[in-house]
Amino acid sequence: MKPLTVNQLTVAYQRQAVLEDVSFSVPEGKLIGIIGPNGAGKSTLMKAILDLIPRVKGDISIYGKPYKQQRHLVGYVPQRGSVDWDFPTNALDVVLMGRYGHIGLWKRPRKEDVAVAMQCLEKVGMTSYAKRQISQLSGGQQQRVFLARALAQDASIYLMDEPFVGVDAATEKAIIELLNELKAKGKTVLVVHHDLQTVRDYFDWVLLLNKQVIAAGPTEEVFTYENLQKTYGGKLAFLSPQHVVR
Ligand SMILES: Nc1ncnc2c1ncn2[C@@H]1O[C@H](COP(=O)(O)OP(=O)(O)OP(=O)(O)O)[C@@H](O)[C@H]1O
Repeated sequence: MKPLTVNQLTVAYQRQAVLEDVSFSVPEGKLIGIIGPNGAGKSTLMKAILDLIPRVKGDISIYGKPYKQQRHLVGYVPQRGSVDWDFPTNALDVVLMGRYGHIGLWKRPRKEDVAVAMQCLEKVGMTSYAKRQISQLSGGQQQRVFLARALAQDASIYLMDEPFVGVDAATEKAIIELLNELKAKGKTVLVVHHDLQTVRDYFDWVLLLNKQVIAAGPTEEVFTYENLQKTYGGKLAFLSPQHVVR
């Protein structure tokens, strides 16, 4: 069964459709890039999958069932700008939030949950910041903490909204290694991504989106100059030939 199937999804804000008749399903155990220009509806698609916004029409299923029944299978790393960083909490507590599905909302975390959370912080190189207020971390460090939270959840599908924005080259490398580790464990990872030059290196599979699905499939079949032109219209920035499939 497919990890994620989206069928004829239409989403509108104030009656203006921002996603129109979007249908695709993704294979299991792949790194999947969601690619498209600003305003294409990429974040909206993630929010619709997470049931955070109403749909005009369409169905979405996670391993064959609605999100409501499968939320424990889905990990989400939000876009950094969308989070209220003044919320008074430290890095460890943020990561422990990823364990709520395991702990139960009203119970105190067990020792083993704290141990898992610490291991996840270690994986992203943030152990020494565990007790630091989240508002007192740099942007890239906050991003790492959110990745650790998703890891702590031990989900089957991960949705990540631009995890590489504002991080330095070392952090980008650390994140991509982590994504590859998740993939090696059979997890499915969907990543909203803007840097067209790294798409072929990073992703096995891509969804090209601009309000509608322009193309979806294995990167080496779908990530062509022609499809990119359809996706970006005249706004396609210069791309060297080695970065696209000919
Ligand atoms: N809460 C909202 N109310 C009204 N319009 C919205 C809202 N959120 C997003 N939109 C509009 O919906 C469209 C899609 O936005 P979305 O954030 O999904 O695009 P995106 O592909 O993620 O863009 P970006 O690459 O800039 O992050 C845009 O035209 C945006 O202005």
